[in-house]
Amino acid sequence: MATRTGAWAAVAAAAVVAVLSAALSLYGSPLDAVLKRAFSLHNAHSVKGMEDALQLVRNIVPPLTAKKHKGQDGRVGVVGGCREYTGAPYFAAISALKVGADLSHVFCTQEAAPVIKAYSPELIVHPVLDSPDAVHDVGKWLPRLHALVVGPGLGRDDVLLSNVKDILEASKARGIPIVIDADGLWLIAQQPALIQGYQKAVLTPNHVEFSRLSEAVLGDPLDGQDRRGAVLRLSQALGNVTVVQKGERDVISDGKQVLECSQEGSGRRCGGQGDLLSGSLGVLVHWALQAGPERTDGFSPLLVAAFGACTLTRQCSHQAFQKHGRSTTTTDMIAEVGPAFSRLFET
Ligand SMILES: NC(=O)C1=CN([C@@H]2O[C@H](COP(=O)(O)OP(=O)(O)OC[C@H]3O[C@@H](n4cnc5c(N)ncnc54)[C@H](OP(=O)(O)O)[C@@H]3O)[C@@H](O)[C@H]2O)[C@@H](O)CC1
Ligand SMILES: Nc1ncnc2c1ncn2[C@@H]1O[C@H](COP(=O)(O)OP(=O)(O)OP(=O)(O)O)[C@@H](O)[C@H]1O
Ligand SMILES: [Mg+2]
Repeated sequence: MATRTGAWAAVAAAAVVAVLSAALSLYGSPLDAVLKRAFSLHNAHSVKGMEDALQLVRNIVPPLTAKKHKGQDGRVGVVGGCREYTGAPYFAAISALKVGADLSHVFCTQEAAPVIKAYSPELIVHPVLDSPDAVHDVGKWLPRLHALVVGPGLGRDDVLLSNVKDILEASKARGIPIVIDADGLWLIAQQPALIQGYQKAVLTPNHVEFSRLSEAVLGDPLDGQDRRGAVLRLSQALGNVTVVQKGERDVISDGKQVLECSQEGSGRRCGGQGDLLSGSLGVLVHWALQAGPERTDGFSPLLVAAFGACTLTRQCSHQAFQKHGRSTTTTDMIAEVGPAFSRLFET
């Protein structure tokens, strides 16, 4: 990105001043440290780069106007939810809504559905994933969905994974953007060909999921010293599928560029934070693709969407921790999605 900043020259001075005052008032720490934490590029740490990246995210956010109808700002589907895991698909689906999607669907097993419905009246819950007609039952909704998030709380049952494989194929055939997380990544590690070369896919592995994928696709034991290189290589090997490796810093690559997000989060590592990230990313991916490369200054829209979701998740964690400290849970983070989004992207 450092070589592509020409288009931003005109806004840079004012933007840097704005970020300076916002950063100081938000965090109260030295500007340079704040900005370096929040954004860095492969081989480049730049104040301007941070502002450019946040501005690119702001550029993809659709305006709230009276001219739109319900659904236009995003209809997202989450594929996951089984007997053991009902929280994860709920976290992902409600996060998509809180970021700004208009409708959020969950496609889960029969047993999980009433539980997920009971968490929230705002989600549309389909108890279809373990039905004999699962692929047809999900498939009939695909024409109405703008993005799919596959994996949170899916589990590893062979029948479910086989249905999800067919749902992935049907979604790819329709060109639907797909975020793959959690047990969806387990499936991809078994069958990388399922996602090979599909450039509307984003994978969001945690440390363990990344190692598993890396070993399956590259046959490499993970090089913990060179995370950027490892993420770049995995993305390239998968045919430029975007990869977001979550961790102390989040490393994001589309096989061409590498972004790093180290927005200040918190020391709490409670479960579900990755689900918040993947659900948020579902709606941001739709917005980014709809906005197109002109709005993202020629950069991959999925890279910009991923940077947005990582920054937002970590800011939610930071804000929730300021209020709740050690007792912070993902529910507290979800309550911060609105305020965190405003601070980051609606300044
Ligand atoms: N409330 C809910 O419903 C939630 C449900 N969820 C759902 O659970 C399902 C399984 O997902 P998962 O992430 O637990 O995966 P899995 O491969 O079993 O790994 C588990 C083991 O890996 C390790 N480990 C993990 N991270 C590590 C790290 N950074 N660095 C190092 N080690 C690390 C760690 O090993 P240990 O520390 O025990 O040695 C851990 O025990 C999936 O469907 C997901 O969506 C979650 O979304 C949470 C909220
Ligand atoms: N060591 C860390 N320091 C700061 N933030 C972290 C750290 N590890 C992860 N995160 C942040 O927490 C969020 C979730 O990442 P994590 O690796 O916990 O995902 P996950 O294991 O898939 O979560 P989940 O419990 O939802 O499955 C991301 O925004 C990531 O940036
Ligand atoms: Mg996870």
